[in-house]
Amino acid sequence: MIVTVTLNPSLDRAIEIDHLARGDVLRARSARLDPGGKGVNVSRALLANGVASRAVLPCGGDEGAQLVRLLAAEGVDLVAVPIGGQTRSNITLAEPDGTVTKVNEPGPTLSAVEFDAVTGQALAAAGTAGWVVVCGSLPPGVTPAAFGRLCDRIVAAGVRLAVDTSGPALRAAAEAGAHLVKPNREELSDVVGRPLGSRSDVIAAADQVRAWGAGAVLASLGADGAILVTADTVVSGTAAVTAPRSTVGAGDALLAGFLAALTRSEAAAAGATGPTETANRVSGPATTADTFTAVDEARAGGGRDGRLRPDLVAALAEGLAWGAAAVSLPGSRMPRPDEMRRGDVVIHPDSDPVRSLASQG
Ligand SMILES: O=P(O)(O)OC[C@@]1(O)O[C@H](CO)[C@@H](O)[C@@H]1O
Repeated sequence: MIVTVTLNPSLDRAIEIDHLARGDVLRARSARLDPGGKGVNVSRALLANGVASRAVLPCGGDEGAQLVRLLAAEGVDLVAVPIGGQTRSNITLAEPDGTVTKVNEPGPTLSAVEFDAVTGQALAAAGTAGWVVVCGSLPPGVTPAAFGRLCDRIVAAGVRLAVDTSGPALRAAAEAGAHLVKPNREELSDVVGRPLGSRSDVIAAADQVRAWGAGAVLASLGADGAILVTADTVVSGTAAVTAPRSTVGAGDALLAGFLAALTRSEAAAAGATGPTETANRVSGPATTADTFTAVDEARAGGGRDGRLRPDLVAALAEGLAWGAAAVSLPGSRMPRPDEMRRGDVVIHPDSDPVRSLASQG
């Protein structure tokens, strides 16, 4: 079971237009409404691929009720915490060449009582989880310090924590000892305070975030794929997308695919010894135990070579396949198994650190 927590979920309205012209009346080619928010998308992607997941999220107002209806219709296992404010709506404008313009509302203010209620539900759900995945922006009312305390409590509960957020909240998650953080290039650049023009820049930034306390960094790099940096491993890969439609949710699909594959390989390694959840329990933050199991063999080899960790290579490849499939789909629709093109994934176990990044963000 993978539990997701989305503090600022959304209704995602995706509108396909011919060309974004400021100040004009634009006629849409099509429109769709998806349940949204990064953790929500991770749960949706896992569900679409037969991986057990439970989504914890605050919901309020008519939009919140609609979000719950949409998620229930998809069959998402949901813990909706009622709040006084109104769940936000986010808008995506997608052009035929794959260019996406996104407008995200700030979201409703979460009171301290409401934040405590979400925290309580997250910790209750964490009791049966292999991972808790906390994703997305902080809603008004939740400070990075409060977010850090949520992360502390999840780590202290002995469950592995993955976080996809940005700015001071990302740093707080790392300092809490999150086992995995998944920034995109812009978020990683922002949190370390310098531009990232090459793979070595990304790896150095990831190591800085690891030095703050995170166990591993999975940096998503858009068209440049992704790089996974752990204590023992640096491995990167790409997945070609021939007809991009919407990048919205691609990072969420990447994270979901990565965790799904890791969970699967751990379950296989555990064999008949017991449920994955039991095998996944950890005794402390990422600073005291490496993020993932079975690192000793890699350590003995010295250096940081992705080939030494076939489980992580496989997880990165799976994440890249899910992320690329999401880019080929409209709006924030999450890919199904028949939509993955695993043959398009290329893994570079010996990451070429000085190679420049081709894409801008
Ligand atoms: O405003 P945040 O929380 O950073 O991001 C929210 C969001 O853009 O992220 C998802 C895609 O990753 C969308 O479903 C959603 O609209």
